[in-house]
Amino acid sequence: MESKVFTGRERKTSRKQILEKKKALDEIVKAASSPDKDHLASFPPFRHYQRNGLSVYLESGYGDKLSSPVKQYIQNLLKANMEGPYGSEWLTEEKVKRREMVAPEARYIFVQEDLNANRNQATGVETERASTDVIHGRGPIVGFVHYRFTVEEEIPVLYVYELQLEPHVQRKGLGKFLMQLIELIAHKNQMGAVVLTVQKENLFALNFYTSKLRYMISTISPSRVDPLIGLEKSYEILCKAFDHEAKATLQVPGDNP
Ligand SMILES: CC(=O)SCCNC(=O)CCNC(=O)[C@H](O)C(C)(C)COP(=O)(O)OP(=O)(O)OC[C@H]1O[C@@H](n2cnc3c(N)ncnc32)[C@H](O)[C@@H]1OP(=O)(O)O
Repeated sequence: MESKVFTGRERKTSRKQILEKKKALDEIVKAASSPDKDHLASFPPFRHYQRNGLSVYLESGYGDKLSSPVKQYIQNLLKANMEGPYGSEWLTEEKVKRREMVAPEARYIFVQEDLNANRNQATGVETERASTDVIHGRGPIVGFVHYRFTVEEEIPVLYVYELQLEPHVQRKGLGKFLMQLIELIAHKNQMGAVVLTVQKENLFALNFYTSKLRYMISTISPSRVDPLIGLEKSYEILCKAFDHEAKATLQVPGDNP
């Protein structure tokens, strides 16, 4: 095969192109992550979810502006929901999640119960509830999404770090509703895909993302990078790509529905 020899000028051009692409990607991520941006503001119909006996409000949050009760709430819910799927890895993971929780780039959507509509409903998790006045005076938080804008394989992506709901609000369509909103936020902010990590032990979540929401195991998931490494790892990286470049980069050809 003939190999191409680059001239000095061609090498310079290609380096310039790489730097320009990196700069453009950084700008897209920076614009999406701007602290002045309330992502929920673009989607008023998603402020309130009222279905299947559930009535909740959504509010935006920021990793570096969480109050102490909200931080404690997040840690308690993570432990209640995730200690099982993580098994022996939990102690290490809990520390990682505690750090991730407060990063300035961490964005949140909090789900707050509508107290009037949900009065007398039993709660599922024994958590120290974040007080009602923590976020604009509505009812207690019953779940949250933690997401960020970042770059994977030169594709700007919205990475869902956590989607966590208390047991009593699970399986009522809320998870699907939140992920629909996340996809809209990703799209509106010029992301090429939504990416997330799921523990293999977490069968309901795996099924929820792959069967219900049509997420695919990504090319960046250990099992796709190298099947042997994949066997050693306890998680898969899933994605849903929106445009051609993101599909070609992050999704395995032939896996596409
Ligand atoms: C990136 C990550 O965060 S991975 C970790 C994910 N989080 C967790 O595992 C924490 C614990 N679990 C949860 O918080 C939630 O259950 C989630 C986020 C996994 C899913 O959210 P939910 O609100 O429970 O799911 P939702 O009600 O939207 O259900 C979606 C589908 O599951 C199915 N489903 C609903 N109820 C049931 C049930 N009782 N049994 C089996 N499947 C059900 C439905 O078919 C539904 O699809 P449909 O709308 O087409 O009918």
